[in-house]
Amino acid sequence: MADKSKFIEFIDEALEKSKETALSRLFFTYQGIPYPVTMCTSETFQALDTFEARHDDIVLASYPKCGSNWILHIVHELIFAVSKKKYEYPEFPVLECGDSEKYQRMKQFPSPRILATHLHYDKLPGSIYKNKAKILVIFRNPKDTAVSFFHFHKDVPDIPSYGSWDEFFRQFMKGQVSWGSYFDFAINWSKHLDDENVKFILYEDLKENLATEIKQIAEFLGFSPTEEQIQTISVKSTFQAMRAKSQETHGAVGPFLFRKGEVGDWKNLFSGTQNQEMDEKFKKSLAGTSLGAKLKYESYCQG
Ligand SMILES: Nc1ncnc2c1ncn2[C@@H]1O[C@H](COP(=O)(O)OS(=O)(=O)O)[C@@H](OP(=O)(O)O)[C@H]1O
Repeated sequence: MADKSKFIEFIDEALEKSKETALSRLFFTYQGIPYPVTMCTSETFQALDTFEARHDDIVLASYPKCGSNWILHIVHELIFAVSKKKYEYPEFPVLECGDSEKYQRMKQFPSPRILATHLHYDKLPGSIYKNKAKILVIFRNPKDTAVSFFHFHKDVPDIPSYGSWDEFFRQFMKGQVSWGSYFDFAINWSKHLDDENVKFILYEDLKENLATEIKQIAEFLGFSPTEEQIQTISVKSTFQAMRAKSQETHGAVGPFLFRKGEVGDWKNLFSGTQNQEMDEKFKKSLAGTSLGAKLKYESYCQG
């Protein structure tokens, strides 16, 4: 990847802060949603309201652990393939993370700017919709998402762990984890998946057919890579390829972030009761919605 020093610098700083932060003090609440004090501040959220999006910004929206670093890498590779310019990371790419001055600095960045975010639809600055930036919304089945999230806390030495999987599961179901509830995030976005500048992407589809999905992402963004370029990007975007480079791209946290990259890992942790609880939650909140169908819950979360 491009010079990611800012990227790694930000992650390392957050890890340093995490060392001194107990789980009970990890979160602060802003407009009803918990965020980690190690990555977000209320000053930055206030400043975010003034952020002016551009028509050619590329927004990558996802709940944590649904594959945002994967899409970030793919979009970066597509930009490189079509423009021969390496995408630079002058700021940590998650829009809501960092100091409150970052939006001023971002005014100077060349287009296209890539803006990753875990914010719910209604928490993003209105200029993203007003100026019709292109938005890729990435989803992953909620059971694997929860398992990935649990492991991230458990495995990264400097991030506070939950006492047990059962404890994490309880908090996840209540939405008392970083960036709040998966289900609220999904319900919020579900009404906007057919909006003009929005493209829905499913983690499990990427796993199943990476080259086809990359091609569709390129089309949506208005890029025209060759077949050969698509194949090259596919090879560079497999889990194995990205994990092998993860220390270089993401620093010390890399190998923990690129942990397993599989579909169905939830079967190793979910108890029968937890399965039932999540199946019921899914049924109540998303079954019957178009997003509910798009997530292919029966294929990936049952049986
Ligand atoms: N190329 C590729 N193929 C398959 N899976 C991949 C890939 N890249 C990232 N991942 C998996 O995505 C999970 C991390 O998600 P995010 O990048 O969204 O994490 S974060 O919220 O930004 O911290 C995390 O999932 P788990 O392995 O299940 O923990 C990563 O391994």
